[in-house]
Amino acid sequence: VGVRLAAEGATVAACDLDGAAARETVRLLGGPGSDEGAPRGAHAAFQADVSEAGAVRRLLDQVQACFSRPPSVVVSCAGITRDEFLLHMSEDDWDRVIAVNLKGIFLVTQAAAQALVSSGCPGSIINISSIVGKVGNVGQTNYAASKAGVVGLTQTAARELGRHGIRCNSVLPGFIKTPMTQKVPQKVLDKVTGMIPMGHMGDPEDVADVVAFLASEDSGYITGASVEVTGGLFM
Ligand SMILES: CCCCCCCCCCCCC[C@@H](O)CC(=O)SCCNC(=O)CCNC(=O)[C@H](O)C(C)(C)COP(=O)(O)OP(=O)(O)OC[C@H]1O[C@@H](n2cnc3c(N)ncnc32)[C@H](O)[C@@H]1OP(=O)(O)O
Ligand SMILES: NC(=O)c1ccc[n+]([C@@H]2O[C@H](COP(=O)([O-])OP(=O)(O)OC[C@H]3O[C@@H](n4cnc5c(N)ncnc54)[C@H](O)[C@@H]3O)[C@@H](O)[C@H]2O)c1
Repeated sequence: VGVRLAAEGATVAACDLDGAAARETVRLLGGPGSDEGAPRGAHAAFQADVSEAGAVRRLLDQVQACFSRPPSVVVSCAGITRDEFLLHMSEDDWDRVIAVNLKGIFLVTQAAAQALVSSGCPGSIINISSIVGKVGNVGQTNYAASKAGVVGLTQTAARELGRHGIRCNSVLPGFIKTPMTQKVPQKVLDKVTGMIPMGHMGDPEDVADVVAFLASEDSGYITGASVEVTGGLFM
């Protein structure tokens, strides 16, 4: 997503729980700002745990200090899985997935919206849900609930923030080739790939293309939408 947005001319603030991963993203962007506190206007890397309110507040403060304005586009990608059948799922596995996938998006969306509204700037907030939030999935009561919550949160934010010129949309990817899906048992991967009308898993670039569209003025009259990027899976 960062690479695609930079290719569209964006100056990117990449943030991750894993600061080294964020700095690697910035290196991919070819920016000098591969360390926190990068020169003004360069791409910059930040580290934060999005499930922590204080960390998110500090992140938005750091980004505004670095770029002299709130972010005009905010893409919440952070997410985890702790898959287990409902009958055996631990409270901790439930709590952690909800904390990162849903509360994390609440905290980032709220902090970004507060910064944009107080500065009178328009913006586009894009939250990454999942097709699992629409149809559920065996072994993912926690994850499915978190992703369904992302859609409801984003639709409500769209209703409240439209008057401020801030659009809020959800993207619902299907099976995409990333480290997250590498943990899925092969027999499940084989099963689901056969169910995808386009016959193959998607690539991160397929999601990034839709994010770039929702970030741009080409989607200027779209808010509250849920855009599925699934190869037709569960259409
Ligand atoms: C008829 C097949 C339909 C397959 C539909 C799959 C839909 C998946 C769509 C997801 C797209 C978006 C995903 C995206 O948001 C990113 C992710 O979330 S990636 C992670 C997705 N996670 C899963 O799909 C869960 C995978 N399953 C597991 O991790 C394990 O099975 C676990 C739940 C931890 C249980 O492990 P355990 O070792 O106790 O059991 P088994 O792995 O041996 O499984 C027992 C039987 O259950 C079947 N199974 C497991 N998961 C799924 C599943 N997601 N869908 C359907 N069936 C599943 C597994 O095949 C075994 O069946 P059998 O006994 O007949 O071999
Ligand atoms: N891969 C798929 O098939 C798929 C499908 C649908 C939705 N998604 C969603 O897409 C998003 C990106 O996932 P991915 O597939 O790239 O997985 P990934 O595991 O490769 O990336 C997730 C990133 O989130 C970061 N992260 C985890 N916890 C964090 C926290 N508390 N604070 C800040 N960062 C944190 C991780 O360090 C990692 O870099 C996730 O929200 C995921 O749920 C993925």
